[in-house]
Amino acid sequence: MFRLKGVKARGVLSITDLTIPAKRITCIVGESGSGKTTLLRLLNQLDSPDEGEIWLGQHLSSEMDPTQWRRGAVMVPQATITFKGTIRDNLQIGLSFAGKPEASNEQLEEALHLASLEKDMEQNAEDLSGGEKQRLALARAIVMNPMALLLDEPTSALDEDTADTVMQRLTTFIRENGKTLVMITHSRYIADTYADFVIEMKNGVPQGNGRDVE
Ligand SMILES: Nc1ncnc2c1ncn2[C@@H]1O[C@H](COP(=O)(O)OP(=O)(O)OP(=O)(O)O)[C@@H](O)[C@H]1O
Repeated sequence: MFRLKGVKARGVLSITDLTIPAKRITCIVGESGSGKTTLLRLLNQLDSPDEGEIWLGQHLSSEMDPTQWRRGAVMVPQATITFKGTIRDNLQIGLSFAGKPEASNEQLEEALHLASLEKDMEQNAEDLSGGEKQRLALARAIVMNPMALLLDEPTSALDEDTADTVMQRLTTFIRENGKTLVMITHSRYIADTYADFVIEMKNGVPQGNGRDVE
């Protein structure tokens, strides 16, 4: 899905050759400041590498329009954004920004279910709690229906049980629909339970170029 070769970025990241597999669940782990978010931002073309090349499938990042790239790989940052309006407005706005047609009620309900946010869609989104807003941002990304989801600590604001429900539903959806998930997590439990491939970052370097989980 993604390949990074000879990549250096921001004086922190140094990646010789890393392949992030398609249609699998990849967890990026490692201590604070080890370069996890920097790596995820490169995968979303939010940053460009100072050196080296990044591919999304057959496409080279330096040769592909970032907007087009981001239709294939949608990122949910750690500090999520909530827009003015209802939950429904917040779910549709990503599609609207991308110039795509609105999603059906059924699609919105499925996205809310996957994110474990069973709320009235007409409710004002700004009244949601921090953890609910985090799940709303995840549901908005699901509604976009990209090939790959890039999630920066998607369960950081959730209690353990809710985090587990979200991960169970999300990973089932990813596997059943042949999608790719790349997510940063500080939870060893989540990485051990859900990942097919783990990238452990240390001082900006992916240890052993990632490893398959048995
Ligand atoms: N825009 C930037 N310019 C320069 N240095 C940056 C920039 N953004 C991040 N860094 C530095 O790069 C290093 C890696 O940051 P990054 O956010 O990728 O770490 P992380 O592993 O995601 O950390 P955390 O788990 O705390 O979120 C840090 O030392 C950080 O200070």
